Amino acid sequence: MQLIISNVSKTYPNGLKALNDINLNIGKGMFGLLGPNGAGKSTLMRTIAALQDPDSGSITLGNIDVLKEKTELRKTLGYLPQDFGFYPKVSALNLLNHFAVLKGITNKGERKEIVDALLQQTNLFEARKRSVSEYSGGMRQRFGIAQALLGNPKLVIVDEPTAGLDPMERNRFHNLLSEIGEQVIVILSTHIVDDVKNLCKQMVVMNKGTIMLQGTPDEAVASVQHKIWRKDIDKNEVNDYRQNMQVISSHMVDGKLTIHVYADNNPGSGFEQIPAGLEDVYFSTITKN
Ligand SMILES: Nc1ncnc2c1ncn2[C@@H]1O[C@H](COP(=O)(O)OP(=O)(O)OP(=O)(O)O)[C@@H](O)[C@H]1O
Repeated sequence: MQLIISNVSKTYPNGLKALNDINLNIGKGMFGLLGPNGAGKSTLMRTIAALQDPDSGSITLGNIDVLKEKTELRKTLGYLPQDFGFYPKVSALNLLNHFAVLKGITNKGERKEIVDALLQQTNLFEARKRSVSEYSGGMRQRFGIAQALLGNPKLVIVDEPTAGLDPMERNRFHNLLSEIGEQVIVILSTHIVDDVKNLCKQMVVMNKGTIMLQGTPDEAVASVQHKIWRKDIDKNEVNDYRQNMQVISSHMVDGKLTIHVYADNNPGSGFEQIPAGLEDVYFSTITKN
């Protein structure tokens, strides 16, 4: 099954163009949507989830016309929004059971089986009687995935799921997503480069409503290979460098500022060429004029 997004555009009433002629074909597996805050990722996710209409364009999932057959889409969609909203003082077991009823799983025995299996899969079974409002960030995200998987979705959308998780929880969450990605289309929207590097077969970088780059993480890295240069500078000099070259990132290391510059040729004395990483791809793409 393929998710096909064709010529999708959206301008908000205040004149902001959040999506500018987006075209994507997405198949089974983990698909990374990488972009800075405000790039338009959430707008695109909400549009794919049929929660908001674009001004123009079309979206199909298999033979479902997403923008016209919203009810059909919702039956086969799992969505973990950026902000799940409030967390009631209800046990995870009861809340998930409630969501299962809403999803139309009416047979009580079948529902119990599904709910228990999802709590097991997301490693929450032991904590199922605790209130979701008392869960840690990582547990909440895993609960979010459990509710998203109700009804065996063919398409799962997760919007910035690992922001604020500690490394162990992030790792756990990654493993859970990879497992799901073996069966269905998973779209992971994030501004965390490592999430995409570790998990996604295909990726795009989005900025200002536009798809700037598309491919596998390896292809993306190959596209900037031999063009990333590093230099340690005095931190007061950074603005001079910014004016004269495409400084894509700067990090403080041992009290010195290390800058990475994107350039076809050696940008000046003291620079050394370094092997490119996905972070260099990301920053060179979003700092492009
Ligand atoms: N309802 C709205 N009305 C007007 N502008 C909006 C609305 N929703 C989003 N925007 C603007 O559209 C742009 C894209 O927002 P969107 O939330 O899709 O970006 P994003 O990539 O998901 O960023 P973030 O990670 O901050 O959520 C932003 O400039 C945002 O301020």
